Amino acid sequence: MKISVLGAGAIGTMLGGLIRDNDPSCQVLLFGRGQHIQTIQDSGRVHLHGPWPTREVPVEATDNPADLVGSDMVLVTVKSQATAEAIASVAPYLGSAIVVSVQNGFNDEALLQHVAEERLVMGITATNVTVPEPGSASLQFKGTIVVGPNSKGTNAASATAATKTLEKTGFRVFEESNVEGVRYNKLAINSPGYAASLSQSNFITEAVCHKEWRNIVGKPLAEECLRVFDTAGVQLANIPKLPDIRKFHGFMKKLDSPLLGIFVSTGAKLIFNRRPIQFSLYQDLLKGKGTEVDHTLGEIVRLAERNGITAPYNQMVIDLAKEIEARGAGQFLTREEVIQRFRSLSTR
Ligand SMILES: NC(=O)C1=CN([C@@H]2O[C@H](COP(=O)(O)OP(=O)(O)OC[C@H]3O[C@@H](n4cnc5c(N)ncnc54)[C@H](OP(=O)(O)O)[C@@H]3O)[C@@H](O)[C@H]2O)C=CC1
Ligand SMILES: CC(C)(CO)C(=O)C(=O)O
Repeated sequence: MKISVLGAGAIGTMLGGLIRDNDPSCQVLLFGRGQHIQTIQDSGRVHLHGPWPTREVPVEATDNPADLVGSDMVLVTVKSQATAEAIASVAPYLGSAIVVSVQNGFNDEALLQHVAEERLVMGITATNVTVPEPGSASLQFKGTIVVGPNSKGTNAASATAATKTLEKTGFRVFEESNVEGVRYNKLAINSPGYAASLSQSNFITEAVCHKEWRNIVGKPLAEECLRVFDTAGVQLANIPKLPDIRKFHGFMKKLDSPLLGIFVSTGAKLIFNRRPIQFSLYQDLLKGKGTEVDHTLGEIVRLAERNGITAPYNQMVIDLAKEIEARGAGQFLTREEVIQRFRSLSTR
């Protein structure tokens, strides 16, 4: 079986590498660009770091779209804003491959331009991966993967095939009939996570466990997401093994109780300071790359507008991310500056 990865950066390299490591009968091709792909191509291997001794996995790597010929499955792991260009570049070589999006954001339309509905499967992953140096990927948080059929069920067989293949990563993979609800839920969980990234704050210990941040930034963001989804009639579905945005909001509220707050933040510091979650938005801002925020939280803002309401808190995260992008690599705000900017929303 030939599995290709379209856009092998953090997520794609980890998924492809793990599949090849756990099932050497799979031929894995990492399609990408830049120094990362060059390094893997030169050595013929990728280094996978995680809660295991470093794994050196033989994989193929290329920047030539024609090399995708003969793929049985293509995992799409470019950032959302790169989806249209990336899928167009490989479209002539896709044959009858099943194409599986493992992205944040709603890229269905861009992918459907080049992939038949029956062969396109949408999904998300709640793992967290970085590229610490070219040629390697590091698992920061072992989460789950969720895929599912479209609302008409026309791609049900492809969704099941995608589940079976992704299980080779060793991550827990769930097939969910309301995958759209999972995808919205994921955007909503990412919303406060992105806000924490604006000031390089550890999501749990320095943001969620910080009372002012939680009350001025975190809770209003979660409440706004829920309001937008309720107004738009979006039926949320859980990301298995992770709290959904409603539960997460409830958790933030509980932290306001003094005793529980101290207990939880002490425990959280022990766990999350060791291997912090590094949101993909944070990784891009750190490197001075354009972020995906227009395609992720922008979806929430547009969903609000289509339903006659606004989403100023999510819009604020977008605006601040763009400000940091414009300032240059790693020029983050302080947590107090972020809180200040969000405070201005409540006084408008
Ligand atoms: N990283 C994470 O922990 C998580 C990420 N996600 C989601 O997964 C998706 C992928 O994220 P992530 O892996 O972090 O992203 P990365 O930026 O690390 O990887 C994407 C890769 O695709 C390359 N690329 C972009 N356009 C093209 C193109 N036209 N042709 C070939 N290669 C291209 C990029 O190159 P270049 O750098 O040159 O642009 C980059 O190497 C996103 O939707 C993200 O939100 C979801 C959960 C967790
Ligand atoms: C929340 C997280 C880290 C996945 O678990 C993510 O989606 C991201 O980094 O964008």
